[in-house]
Amino acid sequence: MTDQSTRQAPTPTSPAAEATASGVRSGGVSRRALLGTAGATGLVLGAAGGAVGYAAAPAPATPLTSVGSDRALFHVKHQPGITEGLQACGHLIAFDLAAGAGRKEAAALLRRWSATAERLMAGEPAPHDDTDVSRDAGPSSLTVTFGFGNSFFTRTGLEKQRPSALDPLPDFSSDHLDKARSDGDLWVQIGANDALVAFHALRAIQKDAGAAARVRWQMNGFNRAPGATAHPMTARNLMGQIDGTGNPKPTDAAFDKQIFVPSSGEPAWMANGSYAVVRRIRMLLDDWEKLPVAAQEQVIGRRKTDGAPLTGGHENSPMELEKTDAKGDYVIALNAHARITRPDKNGGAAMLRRPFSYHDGIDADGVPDAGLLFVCWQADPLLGFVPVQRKLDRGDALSRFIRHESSALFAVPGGAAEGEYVGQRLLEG
Ligand SMILES: C=CC1=C(C)c2cc3[nH]c(cc4nc(cc5[nH]c(cc1n2)c(C)c5CCC(=O)O)C(CCC(=O)O)=C4C)c(C)c3C=C
Ligand SMILES: [Fe+2]
Repeated sequence: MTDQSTRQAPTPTSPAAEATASGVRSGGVSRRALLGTAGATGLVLGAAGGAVGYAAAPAPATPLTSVGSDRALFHVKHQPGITEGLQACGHLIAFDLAAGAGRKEAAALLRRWSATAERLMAGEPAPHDDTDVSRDAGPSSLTVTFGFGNSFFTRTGLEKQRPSALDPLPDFSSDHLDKARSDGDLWVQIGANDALVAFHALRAIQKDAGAAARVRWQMNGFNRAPGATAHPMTARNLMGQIDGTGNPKPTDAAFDKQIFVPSSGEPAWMANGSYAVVRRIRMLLDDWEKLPVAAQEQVIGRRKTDGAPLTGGHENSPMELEKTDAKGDYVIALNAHARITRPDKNGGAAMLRRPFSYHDGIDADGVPDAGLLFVCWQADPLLGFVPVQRKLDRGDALSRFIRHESSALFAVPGGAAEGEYVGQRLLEG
């Protein structure tokens, strides 16, 4: 199984807690981290009215749980929020620059946002008017990631800096896109393993926008909480499938080339950056759940219980694509989702999928508005998402059970160096 958790064993007393290759620091000792959590101390108060309560976080230096203390670093080569494991809570927000706001206002905004992200990711309060919402918690693996949409470059007069990779995605026949919830000048992805920490960051980012930008759309998502399973495993989505098995691994020789713009790449301000395709994909769960499990497994080509290919073995066993059954039919159907999305069936097209599930309530007709906030990362969308989605459009067994409702593409620059803000090389270059 693939470990999709950002958790690492905490080292609560080490002031110089280790920074890992992925930029996740374990057991960091920010002011908040030293405060401890109620969960860690297990202080149970009297149960007024039968409800069990917990004391506020104690003042002494009680170590946080590892969930609270785990910390992703802000000043890293690639922005945080791309290669880290899935977080339990996520907010995706797109902003449009306000009328009259241009390059100067955008630069000031990215400077404010970067300062806020750096502090919150370290478990510190926001630079201004902190709301106290995450006061008792540590960083909880918070990541804040910033991106630029195609329209940003027109709004700021930076057309010459617009990468061709940001050209609008082609139309797909299966699209049912809501334009109001698509695209955007600026994009912020927030993820954390604690819902209050994630919300706290969302409010701080929104307030920082001030008069410079207004929210165009916002989506909220979730994944399983760290520690919910007996051992780390690949996530499940709301269809119940193990989802993420085929993802490229950071240890793969081609990983960096597939996911990140090289240091010497073009345009220069995108060095070490990546492109994020964001699709809100509704799952038609009433239809899906009517299918017997065997038929659900045919749709994907993998077993539901453990994600193993239908040709046998375990989750990471190779798919035997040529294997047939007694009737001579392929065991993994020709239109099975996991067959047709493979890089070797798409000219090597690869992407890193890092989604959140979403549930936005029940529609008036009783149908759940739930599915996947599909976020995938690649060095070039024309060599990642686009060819695979074109293929899916032509005949994916899963397409009967999903509907793409919104779409966006963002250029996500490399991480900011110490003393720099995200996008500075674009805005001041
Ligand atoms: C265009 C890209 C893709 C979209 C859109 C997409 C939607 C989507 N997928 C699932 C569930 C699963 N997908 C799985 C594998 C898989 N999917 C894509 C691409 C898109 N999926 C790729 C590249 C792969 C990996 C292929 C490989 O290299 O083997 C799987 C199998 C397990 C896994 O490898 O993750 C599942 C399950 C849903 C539910 C969905 C839309 C809602
Ligand atoms: Fe998929």
